[in-house]
Formats: sequence, structure tokens, C-alpha cells
Amino acid sequence: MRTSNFASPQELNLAFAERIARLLNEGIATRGKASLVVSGGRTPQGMFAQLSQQDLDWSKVVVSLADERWVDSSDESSNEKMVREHLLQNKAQAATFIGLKNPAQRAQDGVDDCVAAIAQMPLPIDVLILGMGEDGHTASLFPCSAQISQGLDLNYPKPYLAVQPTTAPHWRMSLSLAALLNSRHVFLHLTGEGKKAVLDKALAGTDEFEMPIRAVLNRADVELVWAP
Ligand SMILES: O=C(O)[C@H](O)[C@@H](O)[C@H](O)[C@H](O)COP(=O)(O)O
Repeated sequence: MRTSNFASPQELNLAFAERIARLLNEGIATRGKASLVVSGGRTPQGMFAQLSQQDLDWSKVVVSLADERWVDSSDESSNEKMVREHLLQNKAQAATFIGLKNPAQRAQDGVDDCVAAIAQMPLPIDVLILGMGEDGHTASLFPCSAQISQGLDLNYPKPYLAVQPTTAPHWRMSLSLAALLNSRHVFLHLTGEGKKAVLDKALAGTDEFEMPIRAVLNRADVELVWAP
């Protein structure tokens, strides 16, 4: 795993945003369009603010989510809400956003509409930004969920699956492991000593069901982007 360490989250946020912009520009120059799939949570918000100001043809960028909480997009827990507030601002307002939350009451019933929506995405994903929870989950591939076997099954037939974590609220919609791996550039964005310790534990072990981030680290050329 390659590593880019920064002295502070602020320094990371600008440098990482510039790096992502360069990669998206490469995708646009090469294929006419580029795709960016991001994670929710708190970690990426400062970087999103920097990325939203980057100078690129955002009208040729399709942005989507690695996972979503199955709540209305006005809910404080919504990743779509967070992405709209922090990333789809400034110059990045011109991007096309593909959200995962649809009118289905249950995440399980919303899978096929998500599958239809991803058809608009340039694949492989040009830039995938993953986070990681203290339990080693990434996207919404939670070790505690009954769906983790499906999520880590490289032959799972759909790119999305509905997941019910037991250690976090809400049903989730998540990209499957296979769908996450269909990416040209995979970044793991972490801040703080606590997350670094969790990553060290993940790197020291092998059980992918115990820490699903291992399944990505074992199969993708992941670049860690970290600041204390
Ligand atoms: O929906 C989510 O919460 C994210 O997609 C999830 O995978 C996140 O990346 C980790 O839980 C880390 O979250 P923090 O950045 O808030 O620690």
C-alpha cells in the first residue's frame, strides 16, 4: 500500500483535492468523462470543500456515493446531504450527482433502482475515496452485518446491496466489494492516530470478515492518505 502522509488535515485536504482534480482531468482528457465515488462520514468534509473549488470541467464529472444511509436526503444522517453541502458547491456544482436513496421504503427494495442509476457512471470508477470505521468497515461493508458474506462475494450478481449494521443506525445501501474494486484509483482517507491504529490492526491480520477493509487492501492498489 502506498502512503501519502501529511502534517495536518488542512495540508492533506488541499493536496488531496488537487491530486483528485488532476486524476479527474486525466479521465476527462482520455475518455471525455470521469467518475468520482466518495464515502460519507466526517473525515472527507474538509477535503470536499477544497475539491469543490478545484478548476476542472465539472460538467464532465459524475459523482456518486460508495454507500448511503437509507434515510431521506434531508436527514442529517444522509451522505447525499453531506456531499451536496460540502462537495457539490462552488465550481463542483456543475457535476452530475447520482444519489443512492430512492423512493423505496426499504433499502432492500431500492437495490434495482440503484443498479439502473449506476449505468450513467463512467466505469471503471476513475477515483474512489474510501473511509474506514473503527471496526474496519469500509463503504457499508460492516463486519457485524448479516449481509457481509454477500458484500465480500466477488461473484455477487449486483453492484449494490442493502446492509443492516448492528453497530450503527439505519439500513444502508452499499457498493459491493466487486463494484468497489472496479476502480482505476483507490484512496483510503483517514485522519487521526485512532484510525491509524485500526489500520495497523487490519494490516496485521487476515480475516476479511472481521475487518472488511482487508478485502480491499488485499485486492486493490490502495493509496493511504493520512494526517494525524
Ligand atoms: O456512510 C458512512 O459512514 C461512510 O461511508 C463510512 O464508510 C465512513 O467512511 C466510515 O464510517 C468513517 O466515517 P468517519 O469519517 O465519520 O470516521
